[in-house]
Amino acid sequence: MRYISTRGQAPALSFEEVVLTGMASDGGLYVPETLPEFSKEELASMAGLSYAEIAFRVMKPFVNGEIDDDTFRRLVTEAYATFNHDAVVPLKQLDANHFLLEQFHGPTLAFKDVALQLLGRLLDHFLKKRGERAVIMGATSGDTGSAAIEGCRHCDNLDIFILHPHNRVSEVQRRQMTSVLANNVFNIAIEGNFDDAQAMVKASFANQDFLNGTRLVAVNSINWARIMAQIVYYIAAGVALGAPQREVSFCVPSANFGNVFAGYMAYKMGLPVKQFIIATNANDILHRTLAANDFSKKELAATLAPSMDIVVSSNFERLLFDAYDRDGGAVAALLERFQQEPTALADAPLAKLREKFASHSVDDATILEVIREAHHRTGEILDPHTATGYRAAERARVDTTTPVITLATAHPAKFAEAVVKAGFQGVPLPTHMDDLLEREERYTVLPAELSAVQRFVADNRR
Ligand SMILES: Cc1ncc(COP(=O)(O)O)c(C=O)c1O
Ligand SMILES: N[C@@H](CCOP(=O)(O)O)C(=O)O
Repeated sequence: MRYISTRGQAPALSFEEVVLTGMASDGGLYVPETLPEFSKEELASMAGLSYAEIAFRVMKPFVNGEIDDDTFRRLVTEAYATFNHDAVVPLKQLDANHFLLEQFHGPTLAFKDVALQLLGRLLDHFLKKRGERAVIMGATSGDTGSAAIEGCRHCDNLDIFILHPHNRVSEVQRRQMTSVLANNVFNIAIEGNFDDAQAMVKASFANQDFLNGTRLVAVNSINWARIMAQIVYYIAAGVALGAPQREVSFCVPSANFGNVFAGYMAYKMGLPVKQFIIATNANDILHRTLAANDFSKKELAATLAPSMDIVVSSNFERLLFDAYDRDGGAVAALLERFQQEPTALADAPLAKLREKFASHSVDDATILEVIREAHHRTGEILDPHTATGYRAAERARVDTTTPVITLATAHPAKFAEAVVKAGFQGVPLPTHMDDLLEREERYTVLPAELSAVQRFVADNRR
């Protein structure tokens, strides 16, 4: 299997190369040239297997023999042994046909752990094999950062630089990153928003001269391995609820679009999915695009679901590539226009997207209302991101007979502000984080200027 760019101009890469890269040299994102497909029998045979075994079977075709089976199985098994639930991402039934997929049982309490526990191990494996070192630059609106640090900090061949928007992540999120005092971990608080941070990371991939030849690696979902590992839980959840004999729908709190895009990949690989519902907070570009063909930037708003405070959504590009029948030139032209002015999708690709995707946007007042309502109905305290999904699943599902699985993307203890504003006392952190609020922190505040950030990275990498 080879990986090609969504903009059609960059060289195709192997799995190892794609894991060790970030963006494609033409500014696009890598996707598999062809997707593996699972037969009904293969899907049915996954029901009842351990999460690690399903993960091994789903990801093996992407790895393409570049890691031997025993080693890959070991990396996968070790990655998922770090979760504190046997099912890794357990399903919880809320009512007759609405389920939560709890994605917060990993070390940092958000869905990012699922992919980053594996990505850290893959990077370590490939870098050791090559005898190379690398620099990681990642942008976070709160969750990717700590999951990346937790997944990669034990790799001595990696220096990790994580950019978060200053004062725009929750206290728990910030401390999860900044209290890791390892000598290969650097947290940068950017005086700007997530889009500024992500733009600087992407610009650093586009021109890596500041690193004088050291390899730059991505931990954000621009890295294909992030998407690959996220495909697994869609298949695991689907077969647990009766796929391939019955269809399921998924409702996904969305922003950078890596999570729901992984679900779409699972569908293209054979999982029968009736509908994907995209839930957004007030930063509603994905909803505006699908509902009103308004593909335009609006000022980024700070909301009670801060991890979804994103306007420029990276992985939407991967979906556009598919919707535009893999015409890299058309995707490049559309995205260049999008950076300059309000734009719209062409009719045919939009119609194609609307066949499978629906969307709903949820403002802050509604997030609080949903947290209270869901607690009243189900006894669960939802985190504010999951709350957007809970409401969107109810409002945007095409029918109530197909089971809908809402992805519970984070643990409510990470978002005390929303939980307390909704009228609850707060949710305790798990015991391994008991003393998080007392731990020493270390981070550097920098202006949202590329040269300042690149100088910091160049000066501090080991
Ligand atoms: C808790 C949480 N929910 C939802 C999202 C949105 O996921 P995605 O960016 O993959 O669309 C994020 C981060 O992006 C997140 O951290
Ligand atoms: N919500 C994310 C933003 C970055 O998304 P990614 O999936 O591309 O890493 C975060 O919490 O950092």
